[in-house]
Amino acid sequence: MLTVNHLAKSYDGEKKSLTDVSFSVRSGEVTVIIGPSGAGKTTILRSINQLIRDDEGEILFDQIDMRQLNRVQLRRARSHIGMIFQSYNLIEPLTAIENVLHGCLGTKSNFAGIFSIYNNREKEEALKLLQKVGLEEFAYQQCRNLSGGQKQRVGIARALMQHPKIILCDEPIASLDPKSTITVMDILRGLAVNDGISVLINLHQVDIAREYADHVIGINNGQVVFDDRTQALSDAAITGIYRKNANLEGSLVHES
Ligand SMILES: Nc1ncnc2c1ncn2[C@@H]1O[C@H](COP(=O)(O)OP(=O)(O)OP(=O)(O)O)[C@@H](O)[C@H]1O
Repeated sequence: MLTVNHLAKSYDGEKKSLTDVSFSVRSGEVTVIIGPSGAGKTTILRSINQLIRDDEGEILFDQIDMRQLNRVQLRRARSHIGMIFQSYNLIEPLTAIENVLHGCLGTKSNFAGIFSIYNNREKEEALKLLQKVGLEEFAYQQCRNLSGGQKQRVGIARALMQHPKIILCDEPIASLDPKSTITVMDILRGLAVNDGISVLINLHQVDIAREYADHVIGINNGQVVFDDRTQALSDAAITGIYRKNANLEGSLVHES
């Protein structure tokens, strides 16, 4: 459902942040990207929905190359791609349900969007999604009064409001305590297993990747150095992914 081919990116025109990155994400699976700080994980994720424009390569989302789309086509394609951020990216003074409703802005006219005009069906759906993530009783609370874990669950409900085919999660648990981490990861895994949504997650926590991923991509220094099912993520493979200049010393890429 998502295939990245030969993706390359340089922010300054000199140093390459990504060099020839290729991998695929399967439908209804949790795919986790791990790798050292600065390896290029966020750059990959933000390239997929073209929040940053990459220099070379192909990003095939349902067979359509995201890099070739015009502004209108890109907006339409993005409406099927949910995004979850480490810092939640909620509008803190608004209520949980108002934030969730913002998930369907991509499908609205500019007028309806600017004036936040939502119909009853959308409001009912937003409430159902808050129920799905266990937050119905917080629907009318301002997000600034919610805990980090609760905020992230609002972020997930907002992404679901888009009816996404894939959800991209950039370090979704980096700011959370262990209990909230489990809650959020269980929800994300449930979306893949029960709802058939593909979930692509950047993570620093290898133990969580091992527990929740179906497939793992290891990135080091802008290159894919591991690409295999989670069962193949041995201690040696992890050491390889995190070693300095792994890609210069020999790749550990396993194509399954
Ligand atoms: N806006 C930017 N301008 C210039 N260089 C950037 C920019 N964003 C990222 N980089 C560089 O690109 C490389 C990859 O960064 P990226 O944030 O994608 O890595 P990461 O694996 O997500 O790191 P972390 O795990 O610390 O979030 C790094 O060398 C980083 O310094």
